[in-house]
Amino acid sequence: MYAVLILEDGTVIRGKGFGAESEVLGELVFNTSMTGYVEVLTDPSYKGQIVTMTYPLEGNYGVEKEWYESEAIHSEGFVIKDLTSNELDDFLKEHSIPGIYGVDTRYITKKIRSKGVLKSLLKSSKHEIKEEEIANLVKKISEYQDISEIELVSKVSTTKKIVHNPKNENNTNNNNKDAIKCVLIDCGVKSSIIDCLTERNCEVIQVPYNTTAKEILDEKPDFVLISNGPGDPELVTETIATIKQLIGKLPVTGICMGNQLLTLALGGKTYKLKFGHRGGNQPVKDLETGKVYMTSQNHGFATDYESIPEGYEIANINLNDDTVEGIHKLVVENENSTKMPVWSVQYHPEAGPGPHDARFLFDKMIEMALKYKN
Ligand SMILES: NC(=O)CC[C@H](N)C(=O)O
Repeated sequence: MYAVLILEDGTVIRGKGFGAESEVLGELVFNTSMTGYVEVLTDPSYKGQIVTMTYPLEGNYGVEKEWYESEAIHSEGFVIKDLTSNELDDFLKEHSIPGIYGVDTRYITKKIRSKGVLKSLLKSSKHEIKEEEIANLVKKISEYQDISEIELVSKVSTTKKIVHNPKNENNTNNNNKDAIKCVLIDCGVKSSIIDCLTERNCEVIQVPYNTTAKEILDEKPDFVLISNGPGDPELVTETIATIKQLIGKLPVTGICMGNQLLTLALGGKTYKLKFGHRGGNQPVKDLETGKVYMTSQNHGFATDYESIPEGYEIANINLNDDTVEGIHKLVVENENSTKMPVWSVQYHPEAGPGPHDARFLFDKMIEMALKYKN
């Protein structure tokens, strides 16, 4: 199959097509993970984006359902150097996603690093894509909206409540009877986040992104976790309004988009990074302990350092560029003078894919919920 990748700046890159025969638009981003193409493709946070991998061989170890981070591929298209298995080709076909291979992904990555993320078009076709057609495709890119103008969370969040029962095998410090209950606000959650909680004997009530604070409190959870999700956090106004009402009433935590939504709910600001952090080797420093973790990341927006609300602290920073990787306030007083913590991280403690260095954060969440239970 033929394929072409066209960038916003007019660069035309021809290669071979795989996956579905299709034409897609999206924000072109790069991911530096050496493994994990299945997890990356099925991570709902990649909705609206075409992903290129810096690692040159993709498909080496096939495709297994147990690695899926959700039911579907959410990335709009896939750009790789070498395609090394039919399974990856079939996987993209099955989900109607186009791919291009045989292209210089190092060149593409350097371009994104110098120019920032770029709107792009990926077209795969059984027929040769003629020179005359290119101008028309470039025009489609210029007419396509910026990711900050596209509301994506409603497209990937659950539309109904889902209950995930705790699993007992790794039961640590409480029994099934009084398992910790978490309401998970689903902005496009990865399944490994749910697994990290249920494996720790936590009951997870997954609710749509636009669930009201009252509906959440009626579930009588021990804590709330706001999930990861695609696009610009400023567009997720309903969730921001809900979070504002939850702070101080129970412990509130967040991961990635959850960190950004918490920042906005607290009156802070977020901004778009030039080319984002996507990969499995992002060094993060915990400012409380001085420890450094290798983390898994996938984000294009970040908390503005200067805008951290009064009383809140930066909990983590990224050692590559000093950006904020987490905020916290360990006690927030509510009207009954009960003190409830708020904390969130910009990185992905669940990994999926990536190093498990920060998985202990889920233990910390459960410990915190136990401490504040009742
Ligand atoms: N993984 C996420 O939750 C990503 C959050 C947000 N969409 C960003 O790109 O920054």
